[in-house]
Amino acid sequence: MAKITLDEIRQLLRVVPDFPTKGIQFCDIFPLFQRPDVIEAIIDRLVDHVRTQVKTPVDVVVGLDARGFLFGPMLAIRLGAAFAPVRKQGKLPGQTTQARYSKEYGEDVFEMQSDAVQPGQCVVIIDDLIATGGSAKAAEDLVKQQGGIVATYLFLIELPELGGSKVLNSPVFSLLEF
Ligand SMILES: O=P(O)(O)OC[C@H]1O[C@H](OP(=O)(O)OP(=O)(O)O)[C@H](O)[C@@H]1O
Ligand SMILES: Nc1ncnc2[nH]cnc12
Repeated sequence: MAKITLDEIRQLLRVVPDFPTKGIQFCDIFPLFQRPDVIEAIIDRLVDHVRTQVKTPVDVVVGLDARGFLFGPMLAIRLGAAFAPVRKQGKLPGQTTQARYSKEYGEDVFEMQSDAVQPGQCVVIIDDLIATGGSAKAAEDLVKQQGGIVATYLFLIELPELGGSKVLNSPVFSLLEF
């Protein structure tokens, strides 16, 4: 069967004006999930990227609340790595580390369980989309507070005009620019 192209993936995305607040052009990824073959192709491409570009075995895939949870565990299974969630404040039991951040449409606090990443572990951070980079940078801060090393960031979509990848301190791989 022919490989699903990036253009085919892009054409399935849906732009919703003024969501969740006025002036935001919201990029809706859920139409992709009506196509299991497309999701599989996305995961294949992310796995290929990690296998070719990350030279040390990945210990932990860290996914960001909430849409990073849709891709993170699938990627972790394929890489033979653990999965750890970064969640919005108040959702994770036990001891957590925290980081406050701003994103394209607001402010929030992220948390990660304190034992989710061990010192020296190789970490991949994944999310559906990078806009300003505020969310991803907060996740990087949490991983670093626990002594982890961010090998790469993975995003399905990048909004390049918001400059998000410039605020991050490890290589960024985005499947699509939008
Ligand atoms: O680069 P930034 O400006 O930080 O924006 C990107 C973040 O915004 C969205 O999440 P959102 O906080 O809306 O949460 P959700 O996944 O629960 O909808 C998106 O899934 C990223 O996590
Ligand atoms: N424009 C956008 N569309 C979807 N998710 C987002 N997260 C931050 N900005 C976004």
